[in-house]
This record gives sequence, C-alpha cells and structure tokens, in this order.
Amino acid sequence: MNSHQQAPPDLSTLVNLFDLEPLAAARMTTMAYEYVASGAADEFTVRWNRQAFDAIRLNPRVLVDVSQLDTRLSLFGQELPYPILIAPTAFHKIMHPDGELATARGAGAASATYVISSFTTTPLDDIARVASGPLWFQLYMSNDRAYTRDLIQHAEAQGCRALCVTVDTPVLGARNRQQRVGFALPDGITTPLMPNAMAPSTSLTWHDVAWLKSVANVPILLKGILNPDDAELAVQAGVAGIIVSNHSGRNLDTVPATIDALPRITERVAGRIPILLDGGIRRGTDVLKAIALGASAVLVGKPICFGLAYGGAAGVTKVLDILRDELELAMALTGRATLADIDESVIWRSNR
Ligand SMILES: Cc1cc2nc3c(=O)[nH]c(=O)nc-3n(C[C@H](O)[C@H](O)[C@H](O)COP(=O)(O)O)c2cc1C
Ligand SMILES: CCCCC(=O)C(=O)O
Repeated sequence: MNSHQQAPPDLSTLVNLFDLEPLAAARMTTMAYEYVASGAADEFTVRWNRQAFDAIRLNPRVLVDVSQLDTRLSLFGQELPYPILIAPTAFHKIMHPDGELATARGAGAASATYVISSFTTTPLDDIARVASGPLWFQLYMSNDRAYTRDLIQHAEAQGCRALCVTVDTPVLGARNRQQRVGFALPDGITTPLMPNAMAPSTSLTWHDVAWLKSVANVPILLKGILNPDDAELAVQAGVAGIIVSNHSGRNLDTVPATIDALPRITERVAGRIPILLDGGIRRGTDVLKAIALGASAVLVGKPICFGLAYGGAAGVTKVLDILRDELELAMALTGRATLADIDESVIWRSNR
C-alpha cells in the first residue's frame, strides 16, 4: 500500500455515487474489487442496467408547491422514511474489516432497511446487536428443509422483519472476471450461515414457495423476477412482494435492464402486491423513474459495497444520504411533492 491508500477516507469529497468506485477500488484487494464490480460473461446486462435509466427522459411540472417534500412510505406494515433499501450482498468482510457490522451501523445512521445476505461473514446476532435500523434477511434456500427452516427461524428471532428469497440463482452465472482472479474467501473469513460452499438449490420450484409460506412468520418477497408470467405466479403463490432484479447482471447475461422489465410486470401485477426493483440505481432520478414505472421502493447493491470499502459505516451512510438527497431534488424539480405524485406522467413520451 502506498501512502495515498492509507490516507483516511474523506467523504466530504464525494458528490455522487460514481465518484466512489475509484476511491473504493484503491482500498480494496484486486480480488474483492473484481468480486464486487464484475458481472456475468460479457456484462451486457450490467451496462444495460445503466443505459436504460439514462435513456429515460423526464417530463417536469412547474409551479407546484414543493416546499414540503414527503418521501415516506409504508411497506409490509413498516414505515420507511424514504424508498431506498440496502440490497443483500455477500462477504462484507472482504470489503472492510468491520464487515456487516459497519453496514448495519451505516444503515441505522441513515434510517435505512438493511437486507442481510445469507452469505454474511458476520453472525446475525452480532449484526442485530449493533443495528439501529430495520433488518430484513435474504434467503438462499438449500435442499435441506430442516436447515432452511432453522435459518428462517434464526433470522426471525434476530429481528429480521421480511424474507427476500432469491429465485434467480439456481446456479451462479459465468463470472469470468471472478474466474480470472481465482476468487476465493481469504483465510479467516467465513460465512457462518452457509458453512458449506455454495450448494445452490437447483431443484427449487413454486412448490417450495408454498412450503416457505408455511414456515415463515414474516412477509416473503421473491427476489429476481423479470418475467411477467413469473410475477403472476408469485401473486398466485401468495407472497407479500416481489423484487424485479437481474442480480446486477451477475447471473444470466443479456437479460434486459430491470427498468425495462418493470412496466410489463407492473401492468400484470396491477397493484395486487408491492413491487421493488434493483439493478443500476445510482441517481435520485433513477429512483424517481423506478417509482414512476410502478416500483414502491428500490434497493442498492454495488454502491453500498463501495461505500463500505471506502469509508466503513460512514461510507454506507454517505451513499444513502446522497441518493436520498438526489431523490428529493428530483422530486422538487419535477414538481412531485410526494411519492404518490410520482406517476407515469413524469416520464417523457416523445410521441405525446
Ligand atoms: C458484490 C455483490 C454481492 C451480491 N450478493 C448477493 C447475495 O448474497 N444474495 C442476493 O440475493 N443477491 C446478491 N447480490 C445482488 C444484489 O442483491 C442486487 O440484486 C444487485 O446488486 C442490485 O444491483 P446494483 O448492484 O446495480 O445496485 C449481490 C450483488 C453484488 C454486487
Ligand atoms: C456464492 C455467493 C453468492 C452471492 C451472490 O449472490 C453474488 O455474488 O451475486
């Protein structure tokens, strides 16, 4: 490490989330950086997640009273001050020595909900002890139902208020950049909830969702829906919500950007259950666009990892504060004082 890398982080220099990645990269091992930053195969979907947001133009209204912006929402009986959550990401200790503890502290300071990954490198009880904001749990189901049942009950006992069941990962994608660096966890870092190497549940089906419902006492969301037919099946299965996600382009390359998949899913779900979205959210305007096209809230993955790597808990808080401030700016500048005011009319349609 050179002296530049050892200088303390200066979060005041950060004006947006794009500034963060090079700052974080300079503090991360090559292996950790490649793990976080990379997608699957040729990374088309990674790029499309961003390009699709950039291609959407906004249609502002003026002379609207925006002196009292209100970003609050109610989700599964929980009151959120603003519609941005921390997406579940694995292995926080490879990003920062304090790992998930720093993430939980940073989330709490920003009053954000933190969705803990099944691949946490810190035990849930330790995270719960330092968390001052709401916790949810992301579940990778194993074929071992007794194990999965115990895990759900453990997460519930530690105060996790919802379960995000990841359904887009029967196997991991072709992660060529991870392969090139020979990604592996460094000695001394373990995943206490997934003691064995990832044994994906390739046999998971809709029948297992019925079983999950019988086991869980908290709302279940299915994470990784892109097809409106699957959104319909999710509603039929009686889950509480879905997360439109392509896993940040880390699994199946060349699936569409999530914001491109969203409108058809919104149409099919027709308000029956809340829809959340992640993938490429980097600007407050992205959050606004997702809400306009039918999302109730969004989740952010990579920028949180980079915030953690650069500035620990304070870095996580900073990422959330920047996005939240930008959302408020976008609302004020489009003339939308509340989330309910952010409807499709805020999207510019060139043929109208
Ligand atoms: C480094 C990293 C690790 C991830 N680990 C998990 C995980 O353990 N479980 C999961 O369901 N999704 C995981 N994801 C996917 C995220 O939950 C989320 O879908 C995605 O990161 C959102 O896109 P964004 O990173 O562009 O914001 C991971 C993503 C990244 C970048
Ligand atoms: C083996 C860990 C999988 C975590 C994950 O979902 C990801 O890296 O995208």
